[in-house]
Amino acid sequence: MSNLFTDRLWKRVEPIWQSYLEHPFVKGLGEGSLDQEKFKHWLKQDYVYLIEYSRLFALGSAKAHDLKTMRTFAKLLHGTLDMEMDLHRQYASKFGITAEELEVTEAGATTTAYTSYMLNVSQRGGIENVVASVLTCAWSYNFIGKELATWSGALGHEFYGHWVKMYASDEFTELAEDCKNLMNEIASGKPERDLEELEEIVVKTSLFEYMFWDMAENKEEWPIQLSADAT
Ligand SMILES: Cc1ncc(CN)c(N)n1
Repeated sequence: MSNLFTDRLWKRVEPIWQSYLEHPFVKGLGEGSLDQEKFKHWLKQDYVYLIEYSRLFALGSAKAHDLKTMRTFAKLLHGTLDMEMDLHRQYASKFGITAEELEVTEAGATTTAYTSYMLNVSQRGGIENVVASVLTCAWSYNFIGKELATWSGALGHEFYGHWVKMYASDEFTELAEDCKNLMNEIASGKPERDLEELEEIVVKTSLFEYMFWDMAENKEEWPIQLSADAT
């Protein structure tokens, strides 16, 4: 029997992650039927989500105890800013949105809650909290990408195929594996009480992921819109 911490985590989060595949937004991506306005909403919110998420890698590097771990966080930071977010910039250009416009998107309620949660637990804990916070993001999108890649027509879809290809790619899989390996290394030898706390972070971020899909599906906005001169 494997005693990898990520196998234990998988047992806990699998039902939540399976529900992503039933979510109308994710199903629409895989079936190619997703409303492009909903996708545009996801794209803009995800861009600012990824900017905050990238800060976690910088924080992980600052909290690391050795150069090998610092390098892994630097690789994850580069992979997010320059590989994953390139996908967003390419899609944005199809919508006539520039990278500068993407960058100044106002984070919505779910984006703010999710990134604030990760930054908060990471700042108040050690490197293990940073790794537990970033894990779901990389691993669950890789899980979704690989699953959707098996759906008929998903990889070849003229608009969403690029999304599926990127999240199922060897490059993105390597980033997800880096996060899983870090988690297993850090969890090894930790007492049960600490492992339960890390598990809790992974479950919470998995629930936030579901909320993020909902946010995009519903094109969530703040409940009251303030005009620039009213603030
Ligand atoms: C909300 C969210 N979660 C995960 C990922 C994959 N890095 C993402 N782009 N956005």
